[in-house]
Amino acid sequence: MTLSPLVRFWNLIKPYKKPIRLIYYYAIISGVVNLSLPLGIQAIINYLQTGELTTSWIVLVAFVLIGIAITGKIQINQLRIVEDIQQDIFAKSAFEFAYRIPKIKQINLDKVHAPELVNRFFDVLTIQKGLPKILIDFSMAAFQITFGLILLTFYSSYFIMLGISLILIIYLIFKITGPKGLETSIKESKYKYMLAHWLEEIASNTKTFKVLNKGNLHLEKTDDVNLHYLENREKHFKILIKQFVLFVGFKVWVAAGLLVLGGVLVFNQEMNIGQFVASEIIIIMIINSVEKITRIVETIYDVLTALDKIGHVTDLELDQDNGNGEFEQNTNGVSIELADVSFKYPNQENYVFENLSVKIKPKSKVWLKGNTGKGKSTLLNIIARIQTLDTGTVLFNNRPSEYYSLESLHNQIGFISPNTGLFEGTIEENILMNREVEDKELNTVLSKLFLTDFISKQKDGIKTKVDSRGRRMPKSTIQKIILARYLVNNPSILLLEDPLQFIDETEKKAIIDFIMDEEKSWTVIVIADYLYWADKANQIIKL
Ligand SMILES: Nc1ncnc2c1ncn2[C@@H]1O[C@H](COP(=O)(O)OP(=O)(O)OP(=O)(O)O)[C@@H](O)[C@H]1O
Repeated sequence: MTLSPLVRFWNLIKPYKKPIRLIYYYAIISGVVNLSLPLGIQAIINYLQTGELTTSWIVLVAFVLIGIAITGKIQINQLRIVEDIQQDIFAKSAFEFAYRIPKIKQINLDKVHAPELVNRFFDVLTIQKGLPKILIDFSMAAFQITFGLILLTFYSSYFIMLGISLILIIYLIFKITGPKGLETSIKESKYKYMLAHWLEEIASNTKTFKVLNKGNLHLEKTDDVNLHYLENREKHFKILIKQFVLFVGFKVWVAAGLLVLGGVLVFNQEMNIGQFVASEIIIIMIINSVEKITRIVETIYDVLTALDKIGHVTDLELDQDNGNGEFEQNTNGVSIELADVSFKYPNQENYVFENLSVKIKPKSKVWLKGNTGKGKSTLLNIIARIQTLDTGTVLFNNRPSEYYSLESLHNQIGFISPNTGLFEGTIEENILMNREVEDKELNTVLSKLFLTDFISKQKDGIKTKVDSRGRRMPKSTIQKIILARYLVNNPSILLLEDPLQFIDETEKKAIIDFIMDEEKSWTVIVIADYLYWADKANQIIKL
């Protein structure tokens, strides 16, 4: 279920009810204190008209100045509170993204380019920037209008009518143009993300576009998305302008109404000059506040749109994990059984496999083969519980996979697909992934994978930094480091797809000997064209 942006905004600020209440209290105080300016000036004029410089006059001036200082102090307090909320939202969002992204259901991740999802994180900054305007400026302006109108009614009951019409018109402008404004803002933002995504596509294929740039495909596609963006931006801008025009027209009307009314009241001697000046100051304050609200409207659209965009990530369903069973390391090995397994990708008509049943004994070393598209990779994903099954069961040691907690199961599975890569960090981080591994264990694995030499030659040894995806590293070394990641904790199951294709023959054979050693307790299922894997396997499964 997708939530409306307004509900999302409510959910965002719900945890900050207390501090926000404080901001409103401050806005109320500020709204009241702000009125000391017109009231003080009214009294000052009245004193000046008497032509005397009295201590009361000095007190009044002081009163007005103190009022200004107090509102300043209140604004500082409000800024502090909103700053704390902003910092909190940023940190929480960072963790929300980091926690959720690896847990998003694979079926949802298949539909998108995961790194592109992260672009939405930048909308946290839009929310951050928008909050002070919405929480402080908007509330201050709203209270200012309310108190100003209340005060005006003391000068004349005619002002009441003007006040009511003012609030009614603001409400109507929002009611009529608001939903359209939000809709166009969301559409505009959709193309903004598309554009960023396309630029990222160019960036991740620089060599292709560098060499094959004659057709200018990169520019044409940019132009195409850009056009859509600009079209929708224009539509959104038109709504903003429409709102602005409505506000300006309404401002002129209110100003004229109030000024004329004020003038008439003075002529009819229902108001003195001091009251007239004071009411005009209040009117100017109200008009300024209305203007402020007009300008904040764009920020409101931006923040609501940002929440909608972030919702695209936070709404994605996460992996289910209802199992409590602990999948323990087992030196006797783990048996794997597929019982009547059927699986179909949601957007495909045909089943990848139907009623597939396979038994694999503990410690088996399996070579998985089959023509392209037969579902070899899919099967590994299903066994690793990365994809969820439609029907049938995967059993480990005769217990359904779901019996085990996902964390304990994954901790015992070494899973390598052609997409497995290195991330920016040290070699050590890439291998250990924060797990406790004894040095002896680590060194054995590094030596079995012919990594010891490479690491010792690096200036910072195992602490040497690796680029994202191991950009500047030999492909064979990348594969070795990835393999080390999944071997150091001696897992019970190894599910491997093309783990060694870049490694040279001698080393490759030695590593295969190590992985496929029948004495090793792990159960291995491997997909690879290199036939030495098949020679070493004790079971072959053909799809
Ligand atoms: N995420 C996905 N969404 C939809 N269909 C998919 C997805 N992944 C794979 N498929 C389709 O499912 C079928 C099985 O794909 P899979 O990659 O498992 O086969 P494979 O035997 O490993 O193929 P290859 O040897 O070419 O890698 C193919 O028809 C493929 O197009």
